[in-house]
Amino acid sequence: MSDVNASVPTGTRDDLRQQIKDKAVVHGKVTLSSGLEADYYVDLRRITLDGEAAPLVGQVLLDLTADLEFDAVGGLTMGADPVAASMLHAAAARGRRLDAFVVRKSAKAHGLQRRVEGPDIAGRRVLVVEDTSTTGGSPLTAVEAVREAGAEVVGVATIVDRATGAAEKISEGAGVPYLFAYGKDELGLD
Ligand SMILES: O=P(O)(O)OC[C@H]1O[C@H](OP(=O)(O)OP(=O)(O)O)[C@H](O)[C@@H]1O
Ligand SMILES: O=C(O)c1cc(=O)[nH]c(=O)[nH]1
Repeated sequence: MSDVNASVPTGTRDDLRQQIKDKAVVHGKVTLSSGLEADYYVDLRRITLDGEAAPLVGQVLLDLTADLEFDAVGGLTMGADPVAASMLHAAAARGRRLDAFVVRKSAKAHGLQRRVEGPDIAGRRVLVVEDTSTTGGSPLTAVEAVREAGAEVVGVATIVDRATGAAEKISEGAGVPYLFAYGKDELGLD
């Protein structure tokens, strides 16, 4: 049997936290997806598309979600896309088969006109992922789309939670567990 929960090298979680602090946290006035102003932005694309940090993302999120049963992972494009891909590769390295999917912001108008791209997820247990959560609106949209595609959502997982209401919105709106790898206090953003 494959060892799906093989432990990651010591320090991987701390290494990713440091990478996020060094590369993704940008201080300055920004407008968030909620429309509210904030004093910092966490640009996780600078992590999930970074050759050194991205491989750590898959390992940390696989460990974070080790108690959930799922065989496909994905979320709303584009923040979620490299998160799902990193998890797929980290799972493969552990001898575990994990598919990925991409939820389009709207269904494609030509071709097969799909909203959820990738291997079919109908009838499967899936994890919805995200890079950062502010309102939780993006993962909620993804949850609705994958349910419409016939999948069972077992949870929502994100790399960084900004403590701005996503946890409550997802628990109440989707009725599934919401997990995050790092809170803002752990990133020195309190
Ligand atoms: O919790 P929420 O309120 O949904 O906010 C967080 C979302 O905002 C960012 O994406 P953005 O909406 O900027 O779009 P993008 O992924 O296309 O860059 C980020 O990648 C999350 O997806
Ligand atoms: O609210 C957002 O749009 C948002 C906040 C943040 O810190 N990072 C991000 O990618 N999006």
